Amino acid sequence: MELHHTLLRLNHQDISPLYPFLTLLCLWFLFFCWKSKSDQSYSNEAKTVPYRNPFFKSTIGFAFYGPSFFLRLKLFQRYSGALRVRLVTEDIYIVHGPKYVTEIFQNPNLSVTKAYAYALQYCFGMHPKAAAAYHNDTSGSRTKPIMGSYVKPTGRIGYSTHENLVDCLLKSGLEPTTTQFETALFQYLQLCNLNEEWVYYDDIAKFFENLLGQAILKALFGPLLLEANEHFVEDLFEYDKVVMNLARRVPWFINPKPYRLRKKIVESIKRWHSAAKLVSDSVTASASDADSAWGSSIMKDRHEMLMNSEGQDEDSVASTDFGLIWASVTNVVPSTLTMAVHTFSDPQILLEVRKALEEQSCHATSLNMDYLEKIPILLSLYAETLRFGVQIHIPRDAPHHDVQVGNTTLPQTSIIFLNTWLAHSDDNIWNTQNGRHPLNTFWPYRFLVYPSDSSSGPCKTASKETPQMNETEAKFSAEGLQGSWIPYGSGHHACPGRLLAKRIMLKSVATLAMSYDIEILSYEQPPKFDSPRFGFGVMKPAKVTPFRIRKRSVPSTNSFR
Ligand code: HEM
Repeated sequence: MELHHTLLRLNHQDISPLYPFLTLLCLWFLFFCWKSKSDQSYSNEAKTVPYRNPFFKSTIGFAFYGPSFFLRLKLFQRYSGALRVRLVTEDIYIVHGPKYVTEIFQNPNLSVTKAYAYALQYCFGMHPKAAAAYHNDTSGSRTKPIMGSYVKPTGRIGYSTHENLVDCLLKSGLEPTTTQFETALFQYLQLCNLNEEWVYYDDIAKFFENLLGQAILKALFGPLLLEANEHFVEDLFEYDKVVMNLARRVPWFINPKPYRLRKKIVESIKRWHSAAKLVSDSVTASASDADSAWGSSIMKDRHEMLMNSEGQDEDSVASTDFGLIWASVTNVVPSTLTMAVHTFSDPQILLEVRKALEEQSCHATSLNMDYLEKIPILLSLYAETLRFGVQIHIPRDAPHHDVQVGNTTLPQTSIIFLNTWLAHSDDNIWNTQNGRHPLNTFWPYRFLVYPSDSSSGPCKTASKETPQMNETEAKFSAEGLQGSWIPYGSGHHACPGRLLAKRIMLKSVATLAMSYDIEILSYEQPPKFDSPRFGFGVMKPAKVTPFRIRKRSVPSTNSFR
């Protein structure tokens, strides 16, 4: 009995210092149980993606392991609708399924300005004071402000920049930019000094980045940007490799490289602005010289408009242009590369493309889009390239209204993401011909409908048109893919560069196929592709891929240059 009391006393003394800790642990446990319960409380709240770590929640998976996190999401009750993903800083909602994705794209109460504010600040180095102009603009980018917003007309920076981009890239700027791109592409190809002897290169990605990167930047922003900054293209693609660290907000003292590159590029853009201003302000400069110093009159207007916008200055306008420059190059270049690699690594496809190009272009003097758009295999390669490779989180925010997604309600101020990979790999929608062409592989014929083959076409459920008599040839089709093929987003905020991107991809691959031979010198044909920037861009070859190139020895009579 004595011994028992001694033991009790001893135990009591031993653990007494732990009391406060144990009490805290119990309280924390009770709070956690209550929180988890409240996460799933009402039936019209979106389900929460389960997580184990109560502090980080889903942050690590979402931000650092995108491909596996989204694969898990896809398997999570094979959902269609909205899921809540809890992050350290905020909750976000991922909306999936063609019906709901289409509804989000068409919802006039949603905006993208908040997402751009984050991107401008964290990725493109805009000072928080200037980024506040974007954060505060809750009026959306349509002519009519979102109902419930009371932003002064001068504060509508989202609307002004959107209108300018539409003019520059989709309306009056499209034709001249396309012509400038074509001219620059041929100039840079000439500079490669290619002839009928094979020339060997170490890295096909670098070759495309230099060739197309320069051609696109010159076409859009004029020659001064590159002239004032010798290594601009190299820096831009180097930055692109590390941009995810900025988006993840990894502090500079842990990883200084992205911050260093960001600063360098902003300085380069400011140098271009100064050089362009010098030309514009010069009394002897003609109007066309002034325009070409900026790339075009619309780019020049853009600069003036941004400089006169609330809270903006030379630094912040350089960051805004950095965003546009990055968007204009870093998706379309690797996409063109993906399309070219899949064309050149399959002899049958290359033969079909060349034959079709020769047939279509027999009366053409240049790469006319009307001709290229009539070539089903080229269009199918283009569409499959974007289905296969584009892995972007398309953002929306709901500044003034709740958003209904099926029977769930996303509360006002929610941040919503639509993920292109989820849409492009939905096996309820896409045709895989009973698994023979899985969605993680590139199938060049996926978008072709053959009248004699009822199992052809991109979509499982699309009603196949009854073939016309004597109709034997394949047709390109994207029927039934609304909300499922979304590489450029859709609706009012859809990528304003989409028409230019299509022209760049079709014209570049057609030019190479007509006038050059390319051999990919990798063990795997085609090489493997990887997702280094899941959520932020497109797939790239997983490894450095050597190749060789030469002018075609018997140039076709229709070879373009
Ligand atoms: C394969 C190439 C490309 C892909 C996959 C792509 C994809 C996208 C996507 C998904 C968005 C968001 C759309 C939305 O919110 O609904 C976007 C926005 C944007 N893209 Fe592209 N893009 C490409 C090429 C280009 C090019 C060539 C340019 C410029 C010349 C460009 C300029 C932009 C700009 C400026 C925005 C933001 C638009 C805004 O402020 O509202 N993109 N792009």
